[in-house]
Amino acid sequence: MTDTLSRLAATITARKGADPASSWTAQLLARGPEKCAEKFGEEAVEAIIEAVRGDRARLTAEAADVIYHLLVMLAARDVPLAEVLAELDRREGQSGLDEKAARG
Ligand SMILES: N=c1c2ncn([C@@H]3O[C@H](COP(=O)(O)OP(=O)(O)OP(=O)(O)O)[C@@H](O)[C@H]3O)c2ncn1[C@@H]1O[C@H](COP(=O)(O)O)[C@@H](O)[C@H]1O
Repeated sequence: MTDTLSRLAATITARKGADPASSWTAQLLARGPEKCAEKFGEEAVEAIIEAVRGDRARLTAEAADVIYHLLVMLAARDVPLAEVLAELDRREGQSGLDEKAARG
């Protein structure tokens, strides 16, 4: 699973500076981090709609779009996937309830 994400993140990073005519990712990155963020937001809303509707197949497809566009948004701001995964690793084993309580 992490392999799939890592491969996709590597492909997206490699698209930075690639010819936009040849790649959707390169086109999106060329439009800047704000556009990448906007696109991520649109895809997230589409996933929310399918989750509310309860259409399993469409939610699965929209979730894939969300993950792809999240990785593009991260690449646009030079945040490596490895750093996000490290943050998740750091949180592993820490209950969300305990973390919330510690925040006061
Ligand atoms: N996972 C994806 C992926 N998911 C979604 N998309 C594209 O994201 C785009 C967004 O879809 P929309 O329908 O929202 O786009 P749109 O309506 O045409 O766009 P707007 O006019 O609304 O801005 C579509 O063109 C999809 O094909 C993806 N494009 C690429 N990938 C991965 O990225 C790799 C590199 O792709 P390229 O950069 O195109 O070579 C591919 O091999 C895939 O692994």
